[in-house]
Amino acid sequence: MAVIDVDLAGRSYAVHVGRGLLADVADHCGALLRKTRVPIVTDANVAAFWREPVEDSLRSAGYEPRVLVLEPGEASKSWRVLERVVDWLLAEEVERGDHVLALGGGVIGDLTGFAAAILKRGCGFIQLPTSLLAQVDSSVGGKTAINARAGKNLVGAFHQPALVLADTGTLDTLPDREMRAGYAEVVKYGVLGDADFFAWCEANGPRVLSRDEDAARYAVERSVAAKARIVAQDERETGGRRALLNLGHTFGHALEAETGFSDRLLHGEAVALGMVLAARYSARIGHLPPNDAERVTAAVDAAGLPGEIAALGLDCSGDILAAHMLHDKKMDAGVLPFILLRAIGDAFLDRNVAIDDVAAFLTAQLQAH
Ligand SMILES: O=C(O)C(=O)C[C@@H](O)[C@H](O)[C@H](O)COP(=O)(O)O
Repeated sequence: MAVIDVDLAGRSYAVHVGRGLLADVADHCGALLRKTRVPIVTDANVAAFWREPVEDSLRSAGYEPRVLVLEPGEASKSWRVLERVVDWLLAEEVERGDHVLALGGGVIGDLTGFAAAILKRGCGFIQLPTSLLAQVDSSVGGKTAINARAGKNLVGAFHQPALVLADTGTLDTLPDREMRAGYAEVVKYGVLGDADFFAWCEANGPRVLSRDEDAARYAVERSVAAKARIVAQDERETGGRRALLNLGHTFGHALEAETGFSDRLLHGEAVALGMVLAARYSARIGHLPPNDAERVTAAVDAAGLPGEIAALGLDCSGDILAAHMLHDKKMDAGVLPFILLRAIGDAFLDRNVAIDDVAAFLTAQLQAH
């Protein structure tokens, strides 16, 4: 097992990465559990495989697990489901000093983390991420949120978990499409700041996607280490550094909004498309050699991820996608900064992008091929 620390002044926490962690959850979390009752939020898909080992571990250590099982899918990141989670935590008499366990992928982690952030003005929570996307990205760094009608993650809080247990054994039961979607966030770390890791992904992507044990663990560890470094430098995305983790997300969130946050386009798939668009747009305005944009597209294609927005069959224009982007949380005094590329491994924040030009670029992309 590897342990990676997220180093925050006075509030550091550990991310454990390894196989079999959930079966020993009581040992790993024990120091944080003050009461016999342990509240766990999960979804029906995850519960089918992972509820039992977690409950068994807790019961055999003398705890009494209490489980709330939600509908799987992005639609659960809503006011309605948030209210349900909060009411349930109140009924379970969760106190500020307690820790709620979030057992699942990005939706469960974001939603449960946000519920924990607002319950009695903040209680503790532990991330037990079971998807590749949650292990390499959303469980680390404390961004918690639900979606609003106006867009993705627009209501939320920075609320750090007390511990993250990334059990790579859970990837065995992850559907292939979810595995590919999570892999988009792995490739993202290479594209934004680590050309060597990008080259590693080009060579080893198929091993990760086929769940080769060493390759998958290495991908998770290296991704978590990259994220932990950036979060430690800029916890609340105020210094320009953490925003780089948002590479592909401004385009991606617009596509998610346009497809109604549905299974038509998973978050990781939207990020893959968004990375391709960010790379192509960077090349269009002369920041990035076109060959590098082609490498990003090729890496996305090779993983079986969507790389062409024309193929989505959207009935909209670039202006409509650009309008979605104006809800982005990075908006600053009416200006939307874009994360663009100078090279693979060298992302930067460009505050001088003309949104009309982005809209024209997107209209052309929607009609391409
Ligand atoms: O942790 C971050 O910072 C990120 O931007 C990572 C993203 O991959 C992640 O999807 C995040 O939740 C998106 O954040 P948002 O601020 O664009 O909602």
